[in-house]
Formats: sequence, C-alpha cells, structure tokens
Amino acid sequence: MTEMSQGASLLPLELDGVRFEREGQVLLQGVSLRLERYGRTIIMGPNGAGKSLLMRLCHGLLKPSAGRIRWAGGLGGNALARRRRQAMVFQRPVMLRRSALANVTYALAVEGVPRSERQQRAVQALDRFGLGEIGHRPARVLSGGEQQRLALARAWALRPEILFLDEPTSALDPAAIKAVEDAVQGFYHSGTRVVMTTHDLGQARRLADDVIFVCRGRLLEYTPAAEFFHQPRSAEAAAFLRGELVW
Ligand SMILES: Nc1ncnc2c1ncn2[C@@H]1O[C@H](COP(=O)(O)OP(=O)(O)OP(=O)(O)O)[C@@H](O)[C@H]1O
Repeated sequence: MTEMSQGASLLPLELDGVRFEREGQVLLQGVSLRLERYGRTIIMGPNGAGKSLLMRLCHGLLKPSAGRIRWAGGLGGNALARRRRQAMVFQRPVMLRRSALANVTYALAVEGVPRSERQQRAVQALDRFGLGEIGHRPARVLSGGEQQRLALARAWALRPEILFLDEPTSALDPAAIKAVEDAVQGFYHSGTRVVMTTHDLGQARRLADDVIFVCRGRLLEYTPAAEFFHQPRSAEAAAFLRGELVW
C-alpha cells in the first residue's frame, strides 16, 4: 500500500457516548466507536436511521449535543490539519459554477496547496477519473455520473487521509457505480481510510472490511464484514439482511 498522505496521522478516530439532538428530538444516541487507521467501513441501516448524521459528525460538519469525538492520532489536535486531511463525497455532488478543472484547482487552493502545484495535481486527478477531455466544461453541465467522478477526482487531488462517502452511487447506472467502486478501491489501496454509507447490499459485500449498522439512532453493530453478513449480532441487522422492512 502506498501512502497518499505522509507523516503523522489524524487517526484513529474515537467517538465516545455521542448524542445528537435537533428540535427536541434525539436523532443519535450512545454512539461509541473507534475507527482505526486503515480499512473500508460501510455504514448500513434503514432510511432515517442516522447514517448520514453519524458521518457528518465524524467529518466535523455537525457538533455532537453530548459525548466526545476525538482524533487520537498525532495530528488530531490540529484543527487545520484535521480539515485538510479529510474529504467527503455526497450523494448529489456540490459543484461550483466554473469548469470541472477549476472546481479541482479551487479545492486545492482552499486547502492551501501552493499555486504552482495546483494545475498539475488537478489535471492528473481528472485524467485518473477519465475526465481529462472534458475538464474545460462547466462542472454543472456534466452528467450525474460525470459529476460524481469529478467529486471523486476533487477528493483524490486532495490526497485525504480519510474519505467519507454518503451514498455516492444511489443515483447512478451500473457503469457509473462500477467507476465509483473502483475509485473507492483506489483510495483504499493508496492508504486512504474509507467510510461510506450505502443501501446496496451487494456493494457493501464487495467493499466492506467492516460494517457499522445503525438503527433508530443507535449503533447496533460494528462488526467485521464476514461476520456481519453471515452472523449479524442484532435481530434488527438479521432482519435487514433478510430484506425485511426494518425502521
Ligand atoms: N438538521 C436536521 N434537523 C432535524 N432533523 C434532522 C436533521 N438532519 C437529519 N435529521 C433527521 O435525522 C434522522 C436521521 O437522518 P439521516 O440523514 O442521518 O438518516 P440516514 O440513515 O442517512 O437515512 P437515509 O438512508 O434515508 O439517507 C432523520 O429522521 C432526519 O429527518
């Protein structure tokens, strides 16, 4: 495995008794877990279970109402380093009103990459995701699959230590899904820690080293993938895997 990001690490990430409330409603509670430096963690669970919230809390987009989220690695105390070593890809990519290439160079500028490096890194990332020919096009006119590849290229250019992906394939056709899955594997083999939500069981089986199962705002399992798919610990996960309606 070759490291994309060198030196001291943010990871592991530790959550201890994390709770998240909004408008008087408890949306996540009692979440404790530890994400180690390497691996692919897939977060599963029914709609509204709290999967996206959990990932946004980990990424720092939301603050817990109670409990603690701590990056326990050597760089974890440094807020700027924390931001710069993470990337997130959403179900619907968020693109600026400028060219595909400029979307990537802009992200690099925000993260403090020297101007002299930005263009080359951005072009390499676009090439890697098969977008080299259309880098000049406005990002917002690209197709859904192309935009998702652009979101991945943008994340790739940032060389994150950890990448969060929130249902990145839910609106895509099989070819585009394959491209995203290949990209996820590429990140993993480059040493990026992968954390991803999906509703696609086949995809979870293909990608997961371990599975976090969330149901009704609680973390019911954090289990190695082979064990989760063959012998889930919770009745809810077992029902979910049988295709029964769980909520
Ligand atoms: N900012 C917010 N304010 C109030 N409620 C919220 C907020 N964000 C999420 N929720 C609620 O929290 C619950 C969990 O949402 P979340 O998006 O984490 O679910 P999910 O497991 O990712 O579901 P899905 O599979 O449908 O994407 C939902 O009931 C949602 O309506």
